[in-house]
Amino acid sequence: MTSIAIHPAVDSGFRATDAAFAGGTLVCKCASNPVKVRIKGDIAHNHACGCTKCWKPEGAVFSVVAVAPTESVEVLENGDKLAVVDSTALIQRHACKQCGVHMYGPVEREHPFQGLSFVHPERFQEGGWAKPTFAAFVSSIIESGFDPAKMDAVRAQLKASGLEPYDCLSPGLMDYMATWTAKKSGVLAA
Ligand SMILES: N[C@@H](CCC(=O)N[C@@H](CS)C(=O)NCC(=O)O)C(=O)O
Ligand SMILES: [Zn+2]
Ligand SMILES: [Zn+2]
Repeated sequence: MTSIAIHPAVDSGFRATDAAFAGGTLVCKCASNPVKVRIKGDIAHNHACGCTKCWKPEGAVFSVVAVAPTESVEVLENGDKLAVVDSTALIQRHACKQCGVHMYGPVEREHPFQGLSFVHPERFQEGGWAKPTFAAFVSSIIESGFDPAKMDAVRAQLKASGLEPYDCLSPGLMDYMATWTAKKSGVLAA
């Protein structure tokens, strides 16, 4: 069976992660004057995402994306090359206008993820970041043109790589969002 190009960080097998990882510098793909963004602290909820909106490296079917507190994000260099991809989206993805890499995506509006920024850990110049632990928005890869007849194969490959496939977020994150909504509406005590 021909294997599917999930994502280089997944397909190459995970490097050992470093429990002491405390952030680093994300660097875009530009050979000159790259955008550099510092993340002051660890990332969380690293996962593969199949949605059409998250940035993927060339040839990959999935992105790998995690979150960090927005207050821990600092643009260090060449921030003038950044532009927001879609200002109407929940995640304000700041992309390098030259190479296209999404450097950070803060959630600013009222939402369970408010105060978090989405980042692509593969762009860290340092190693040691936590490996992805699940695959989200798997069915969404069809929206990018992936062959629907190969969905069983892609889900099997994700599982074999240790990534449980979900068609939205993981149950833990879905429960977290629903709890936030229930507390906001008052049906659960805050
Ligand atoms: N099926 C849609 C799903 C998009 C989607 O909901 N993506 C999730 C995961 S990144 C999300 O939270 N999006 C918020 C946003 O893009 O601002 C697609 O592939 O475009
Ligand atoms: Zn760039
Ligand atoms: Zn996504």
